[in-house]
Amino acid sequence: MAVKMNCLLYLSFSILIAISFVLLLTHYKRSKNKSKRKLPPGHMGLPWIGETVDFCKAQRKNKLYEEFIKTRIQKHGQTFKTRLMGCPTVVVNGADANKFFLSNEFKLVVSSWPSSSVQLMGEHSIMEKQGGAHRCLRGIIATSLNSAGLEGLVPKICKTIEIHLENYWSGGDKIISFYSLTKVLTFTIVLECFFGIEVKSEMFETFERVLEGVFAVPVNFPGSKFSRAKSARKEIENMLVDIIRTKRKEIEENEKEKEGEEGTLLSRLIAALIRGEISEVEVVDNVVLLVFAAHDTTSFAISMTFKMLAHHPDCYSTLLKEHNEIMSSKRREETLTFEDMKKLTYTWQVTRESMRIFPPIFGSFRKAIKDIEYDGYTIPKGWKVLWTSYGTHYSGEYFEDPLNFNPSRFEETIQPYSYVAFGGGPRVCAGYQLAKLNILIFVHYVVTKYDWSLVCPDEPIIIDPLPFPSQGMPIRISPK
Ligand code: HEM
Repeated sequence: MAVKMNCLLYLSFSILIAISFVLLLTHYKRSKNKSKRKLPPGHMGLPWIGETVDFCKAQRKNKLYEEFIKTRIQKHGQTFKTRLMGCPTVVVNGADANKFFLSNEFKLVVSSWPSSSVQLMGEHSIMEKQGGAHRCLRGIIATSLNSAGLEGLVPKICKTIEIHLENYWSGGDKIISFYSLTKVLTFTIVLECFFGIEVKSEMFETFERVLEGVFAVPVNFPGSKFSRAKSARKEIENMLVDIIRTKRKEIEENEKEKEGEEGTLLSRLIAALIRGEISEVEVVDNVVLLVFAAHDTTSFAISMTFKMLAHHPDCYSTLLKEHNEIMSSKRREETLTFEDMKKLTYTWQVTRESMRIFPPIFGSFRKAIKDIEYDGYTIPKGWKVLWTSYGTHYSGEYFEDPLNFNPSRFEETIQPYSYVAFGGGPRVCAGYQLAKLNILIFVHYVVTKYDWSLVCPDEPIIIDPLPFPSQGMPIRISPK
């Protein structure tokens, strides 16, 4: 009996020693690996807050490149570390970095939005999806923007713009707030033309209230920006659920629409809902997300196109010629077609160049899902990665004389991943074609029907956190 007890004790003791040895070895290996890994250079700043204040200050003045990124690139190189909003972050710059991080979405990194954005856009929106669910939603959006979809969108967008101009631009010579009105227009285009949802009064303001909280501190106390945004989101949710259920009934009674091969993006989403591919809450979240993704970005791109045209009269004359040629090939009252859009190459170069200098989205955050070896450094799992368009758009390595406005530079082939106004990789902008149509058609209407000039040519641009002209870009207009 005593011998048996001794044996058991001996066995337990040996197992304990073995486990301790394995644990020690693992710990040693880990700390050895940790000490071997080389973090990018840079300063983490103050505890928790890091360099957030410098980042936000520079961002607000629209000097993120000059005052935050460029100075650190000069000190540390293209890849540097910092701490932003409590998170250790690596800022990466250059076409190779854009390609590496944007194309490795889902494999090495995943997109990483602040908690307030996720709560307000909805955790079932495309920006939170990965793998098959992400592909499914992108597929539905893509079929709405195939060539048949785009052809059908042109007359709808023309009609909406005509109504908009009649409502807000008519009445002879006057001053209007260009950016603020263009926001209303792009909002109407995405909801009415793309989704097929009629815009009712107050809808714009309610969506705007949601957007105001998208980057706010996610504290839900009464009166805070975030709580106001949350209650606006609830109103939108209720309204959308009603619309979706009514539309669902209609579709279920119409076999063609049930296939999801016809109609607007909303009918395609609901057809997918009926087929059981997505849920009702996914339809709601994606309507909210797409409206958010579409209207601020497009209206800012349009505004900067006009700002740059005002500052470069020679470019304006070339652009005007392109539009007059289209006009002269048409009978009175004949509207634009999808074929006409293909002729507006210079106009699109002007817009691309304006977005190179004033990107509507300056970049976005990713989160490392494993330790990443990049540029001779290790980016530890869990750290954030910030890619920015400034790192290439403002670099002489990719764009000669980068601060000079020169739309013709887009006649040449541009190095992949150096022009990233629409992002790249699996999360490249899903609404690129809609944005392009919206911009080209609106420019056509304005330049062929109005004489216009900027009231404040040097109006500053503020980024908070999306860019906008600080005074709403007032312009003086008179009908031609
Ligand atoms: C000039 C206008 C626009 C610009 C500059 C722009 C820019 C961008 C950029 C840079 C991204 C990538 C973000 C990232 O990598 O994290 C993106 C994604 C996205 N954009 Fe746009 N966008 C514009 C208009 C639109 C429009 C009109 C729509 C929809 C109708 C739209 C829908 C989306 C969606 C759904 C995504 C996320 C795609 C995904 O996660 O797979 N965008 N956009």
